[in-house]
Amino acid sequence: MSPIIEIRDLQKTYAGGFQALKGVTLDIDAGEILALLGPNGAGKTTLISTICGITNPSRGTVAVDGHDVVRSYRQARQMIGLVPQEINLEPFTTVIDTVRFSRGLFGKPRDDAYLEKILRQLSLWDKRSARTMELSGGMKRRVMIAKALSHEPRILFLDEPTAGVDVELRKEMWDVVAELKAGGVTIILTTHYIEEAEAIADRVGVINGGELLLVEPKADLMRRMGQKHLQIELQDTLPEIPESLNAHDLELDPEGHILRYTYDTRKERTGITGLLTDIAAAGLVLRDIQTQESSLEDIFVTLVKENAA
Ligand SMILES: Nc1ncnc2c1ncn2[C@@H]1O[C@H](COP(=O)(O)OP(=O)(O)OP(=O)(O)O)[C@@H](O)[C@H]1O
Repeated sequence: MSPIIEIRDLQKTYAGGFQALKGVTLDIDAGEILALLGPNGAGKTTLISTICGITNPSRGTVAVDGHDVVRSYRQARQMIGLVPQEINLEPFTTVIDTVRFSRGLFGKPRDDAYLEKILRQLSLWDKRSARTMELSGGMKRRVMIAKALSHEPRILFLDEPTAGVDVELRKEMWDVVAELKAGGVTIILTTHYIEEAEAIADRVGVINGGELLLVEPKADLMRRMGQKHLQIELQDTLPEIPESLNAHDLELDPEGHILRYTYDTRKERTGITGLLTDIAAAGLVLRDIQTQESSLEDIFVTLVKENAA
């Protein structure tokens, strides 16, 4: 896949002197869902606003499908749909007029067949003649997405799409995002919720203090997350792992009295019982046993703490 967005050493210092972005470099591939995870004030909204050309960078560049977001603002912006954090809809305007108006703002000719397609995709077609004030919170959020898609962008930014919404609505949004991806849209979303990133992202970026601390495919993070370690402290030191224990995934520490066993918590069998039986059969005496696990949450907390130090 080729990158549709190329971000190079992006820095942003606000007028008051606060540096909200400290040199972010990132490629975003066409068709992927990237979740940007980070605590309050991390710089997520600043990053999105700068990519969308709403905020000017202090240093560095962003290119959207090859168009520089500052020098070729119109071409770059045309490719992007942005759903901001706050719902801002005209209460007395109907759903269909809301999206028609948004499309018009981008100078696109009227295309009711396209608008019907997106309203159907977002389960809003039946509500097209309702005034936005008559809609539920979930529907209003979907109208915000329809607005953002009205000019046929290839990239959609969702700034905290599920902040403060209940579990059911959150799942509904996740389904909407999955469907948009299936339709070929590249999606970048910001979130505070680790489980949201786990549920829908192809890649996860962790941002804190204006820096991108990590960007990794979610599958890799999940793999790390599903792994647990069993640390077995032995009474006596061992020169090497006994042959009778070769069937187990074991490591011996250099001092020879801690065996480390790695297993996958998502598998039906952890293999621990068999391991302990074999250890006893090998005549080894245990002093202590501990388990350690690394979750996305742990990785996140550690990274954020290290960054704050
Ligand atoms: N216009 C501005 N002028 C000065 N400082 C700003 C401005 N906008 C944002 N900031 C500061 O930049 C930092 C990053 O803000 P930003 O909104 O990008 O964070 P965020 O990760 O989106 O946070 P949240 O999750 O709370 O929305 C914050 O410390 C914020 O106070």
